[in-house]
Amino acid sequence: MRITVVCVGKIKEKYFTMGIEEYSKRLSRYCKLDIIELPDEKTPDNASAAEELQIKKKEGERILKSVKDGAYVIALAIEGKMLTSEELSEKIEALGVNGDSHIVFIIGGSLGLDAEVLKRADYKLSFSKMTFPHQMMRMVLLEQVYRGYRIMKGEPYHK
Ligand SMILES: C[S@@+](CC[C@H](N)C(=O)[O-])C[C@H]1O[C@@H](n2cnc3c(N)ncnc32)[C@H](O)[C@@H]1O
Repeated sequence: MRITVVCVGKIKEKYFTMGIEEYSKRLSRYCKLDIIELPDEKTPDNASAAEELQIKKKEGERILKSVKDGAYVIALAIEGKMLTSEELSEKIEALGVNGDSHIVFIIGGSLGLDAEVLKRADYKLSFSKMTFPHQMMRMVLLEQVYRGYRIMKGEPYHK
């Protein structure tokens, strides 16, 4: 199975880089993982609502360009559906029934995801009603996908 994580904005903190690298390495045993990091748009401190929409639109266009036709798209969105780790594991397993399946997870930038990206998404996944920074979200997502594979394979993993 191919898993692609499309994300907006760089990882600036070394501790996130280390966590992302560690879970990417662990995940490479189970799937072909690619991380596509797209540039974010500068947001002026006093940006108006219209300017913010424009920024999200530009970032959204970049995101959609990097999503291949036929991929199953899971957008990370606060207002999406919450799953247990076991349920996410089952979802990944079910999507993997076709050997060459491709899941694309999308993480937005600091302003979130454009409506067109949410429209393209096959599923909107929430990690809680709280807002997490995009850098942290990337690491948490990779950990949960890794956990999902461990659950699927019946392999031990600390609770
Ligand atoms: C800093 S957040 C954006 C916050 C923005 N105000 C919003 O409502 O989306 C950056 C990205 O991280 C992801 N994210 C943050 N918290 C999340 C959560 N609780 N569940 C799912 N995704 C989350 C989303 O993809 C979001 O676009």
